[in-house]
Formats: sequence, structure tokens, C-alpha cells
Amino acid sequence: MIAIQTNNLTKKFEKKIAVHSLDLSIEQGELFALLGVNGAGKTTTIKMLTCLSSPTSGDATLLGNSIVSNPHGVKELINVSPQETAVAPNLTVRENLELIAQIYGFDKKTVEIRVEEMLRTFSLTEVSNNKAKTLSGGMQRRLSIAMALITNPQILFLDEPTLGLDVIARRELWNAVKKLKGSITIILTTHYMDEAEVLSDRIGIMAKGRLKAVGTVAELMAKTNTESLEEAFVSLATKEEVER
Ligand SMILES: Nc1ncnc2c1ncn2[C@@H]1O[C@H](COP(=O)(O)OP(=O)(O)OP(=O)(O)O)[C@@H](O)[C@H]1O
Repeated sequence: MIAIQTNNLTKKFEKKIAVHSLDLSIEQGELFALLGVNGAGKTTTIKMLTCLSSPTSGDATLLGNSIVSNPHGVKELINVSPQETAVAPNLTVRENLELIAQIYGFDKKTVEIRVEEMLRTFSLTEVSNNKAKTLSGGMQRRLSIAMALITNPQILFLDEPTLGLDVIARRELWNAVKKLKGSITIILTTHYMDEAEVLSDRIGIMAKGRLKAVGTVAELMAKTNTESLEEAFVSLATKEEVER
């Protein structure tokens, strides 16, 4: 089943076309990475798909709900883990998770179960009673993703989840994300080729608002006759420069 389908999705800012007629299909349970250099249109695409910004033209459906005609339906299905962590620094790890679950109206028993599940999945059980502000950057990012997931979204948007993290913290976060694979649809934006390669099922490469290619790492390398994702990316991202 298709989780996300975009049809001619377009966003213009005055004369600037930030996203140009995007046609993209993402399967349910897929981890899809969106890659592109600065200004390629990734954030604008994610903002439209999460109903934070309306398209200038075109549409997208998330599990059948249109971002144009049914944004409320879309918002019930999704959650976002933004680049900047969304944790409350003076609450403990457990309190941060409980707060979100309570806001979403889960009953007491469900809150307890979901909190324990998230603490386990994200290896935060040992620090559950520590204030969030005392956690390392990597743990804060894991908590931030756990807070997005505790609401039981069917589609999760992960915006540059490992920005600024050290090598160990990145790997720990990757392991947490790997555990989610298959059970939920994840859209990941990243500038790190290794991250896209390790985590994603398929990759979409954007340049200047256009989707230049979509495929597995092997497919992208074959398409560009290159031997690494990075080379494939450079080839696809710079091709447009030549065309224009
Ligand atoms: N509110 C806005 N007003 C005008 N132009 C905008 C606005 N938001 C984005 N843009 C432009 O749209 C284009 C796409 O920006 P976007 O932020 O989507 O790129 P990105 O791929 O997410 O880049 P980055 O990797 O730097 O986050 C850029 O040229 C940007 O300057």
C-alpha cells in the first residue's frame, strides 16, 4: 500500500520555485531518505507534507488523506522529529514522554505502557529519571524521536536526526531507527550519505526543487555509472547545473 503519493506538488515563493512538480510514491513501511544540497527543496517538501505550508499547486495524499483538502486527517497520522530537539529541559526523560502521551489523550495505563516501550526502544531506561538538560546531545535526539513516536504515528518525519552528533551517538541513533524499520513509514532528510545508505530502503535526490532520481543505492549507482552513493549523488545533483 502507498503511504505517501505526491502529484505535481509545487511550491513557489514569488518567482522562486522551491519545489517543482514533485511526483513521488513512498510505500507503507518504507524508510525513504531525501537527499539534496542546501536549498534543494527538502525542507519545503517536508513542510508541505506535514501541513505546515500549503502547496502553490498540486497535492499529496498521506494514507489517502489530502494535504490540501484534509490537513486534519493528515496531522492525525503523522509526527515530526525536528532538527532542533523538542524536549523540555527541566522535566525528566520519563516526564517528557508522559507529557506528550497525556497531551495526545492516552489513558493512564496506555501512557505507562507506551513510555516503557519508548524507554526500551531508545535505550533510555537507565536515564529515565534524569532531567533532559543533563543528557548528552545524542540522548536528547533519541528522546526527541521517542517523543514523536509515542503518539503512535503511522508516518514519521526525521529531519537531519544526527546533525552535530559524534560517531558513537550517531550509531546509537541509527540502531534505534533500524528497530523501527518496517513497522512505520519514515521519511528521513539528511546530508550524510553513509546515514542514507545504512538506514534507507530507497533514496530520492533533489536538486533545485526537482526530484532528479529515486532508487536504491545500487540503482542510483547503476544509473550514474558510479561506484559510491556519494559519486552518484554528486553526478545527479550537479547535472542540473549543466542543464540550466
Ligand atoms: N519562506 C521562504 N521564502 C522565500 N524563499 C524560500 C522560503 N523557504 C525556502 N525558500 C527557498 O526555497 C529553496 C528551497 O529551500 P529548502 O529550505 O526547502 O531547501 P533544503 O533542501 O531544505 O535546504 P537545506 O539543506 O539547506 O535545509 C531555497 O532556494 C530557499 O532559499
